[in-house]
Amino acid sequence: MMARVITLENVTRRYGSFTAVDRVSFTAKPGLVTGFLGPNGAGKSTSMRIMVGLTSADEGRALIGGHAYADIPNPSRHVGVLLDASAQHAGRTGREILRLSADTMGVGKERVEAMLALVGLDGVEAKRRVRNYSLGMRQRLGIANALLGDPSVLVLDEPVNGLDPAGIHWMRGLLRSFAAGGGTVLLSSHLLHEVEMIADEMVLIGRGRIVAQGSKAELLQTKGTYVKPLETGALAQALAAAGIAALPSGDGAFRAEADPVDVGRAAAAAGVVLVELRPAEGAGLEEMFLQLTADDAREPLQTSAPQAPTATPGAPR
Ligand SMILES: Nc1ncnc2c1ncn2[C@@H]1O[C@H](COP(=O)(O)OP(=O)(O)OP(=O)(O)O)[C@@H](O)[C@H]1O
Repeated sequence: MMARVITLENVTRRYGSFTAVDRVSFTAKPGLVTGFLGPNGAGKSTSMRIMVGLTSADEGRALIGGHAYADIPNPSRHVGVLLDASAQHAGRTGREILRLSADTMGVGKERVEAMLALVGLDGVEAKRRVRNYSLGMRQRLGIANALLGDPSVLVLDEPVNGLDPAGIHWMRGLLRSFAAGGGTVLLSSHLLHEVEMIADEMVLIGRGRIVAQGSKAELLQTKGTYVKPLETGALAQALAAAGIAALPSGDGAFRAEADPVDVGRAAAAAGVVLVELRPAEGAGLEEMFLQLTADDAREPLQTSAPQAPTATPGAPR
């Protein structure tokens, strides 16, 4: 039985002068659901395509169970892949698509029926052409296809896209039980709360770079300070002068990377009046993510923006 860890080591992919994936390293371990989170265009799909050998890396390598995907014999029996749920053959029915896959993998017809039932596409849906499926139904079919070969690893690009809340809940149960059975799950999303609901571990990517990784608990916990001044600019200066990193937290407030005492001292030293000062609540991940998203919405020429945090709490190295 092959070990089931997904490992990326310094994976880099360029398109011309643009670096879509920049020295990305992380692991996704058996028994856990790992969420690969980042705004649109962050490099999630490119990284996942590299993992399953559909795109080549310019540098670094991606291994599954210690092997490059391309070197795994009959890979669908080990690694279930869902990359683009809309790419399935529109003119065929759900059942036909799975039967074709099953033939390629050497899997029996019973498994097709079992997977259709598992994803709730048995009955009339199995006989409908995929062009008439909703996005949620395509995702379910894509999951059925990924599970068809009874793999021990799942690589799923935006599997929750298009699912309604009940669908997300269902997906969560499915992926959690897969992981509980010792499987490895890596799923990408650009929606923080969806990943938060499903994943145990999170890897945050922005502009091709990993900006944070760790367990959900580690990433959600913040050790910083929420501080709201009377005058935003004055506090920003006071914190900068004291060498305390801070991110805007909306409404003129900041989340500062220091204890409340030190933030209070820095403000007092500069004569800045505070209207609120308290330990930050578990919004660190959310702020990091908003920051990433905001960075991407920004004009590339603007350089005075605060940098996205590069902390990697709980990172293995
Ligand atoms: N074949 C390609 N040629 C040129 N640029 C590409 C190619 N594939 C991806 N890119 C660029 O690489 C960057 C990362 O794209 P990627 O699809 O990996 O992001 P993503 O995180 O999956 O985003 P989304 O959430 O929108 O799917 C984007 O800027 C994209 O335009």
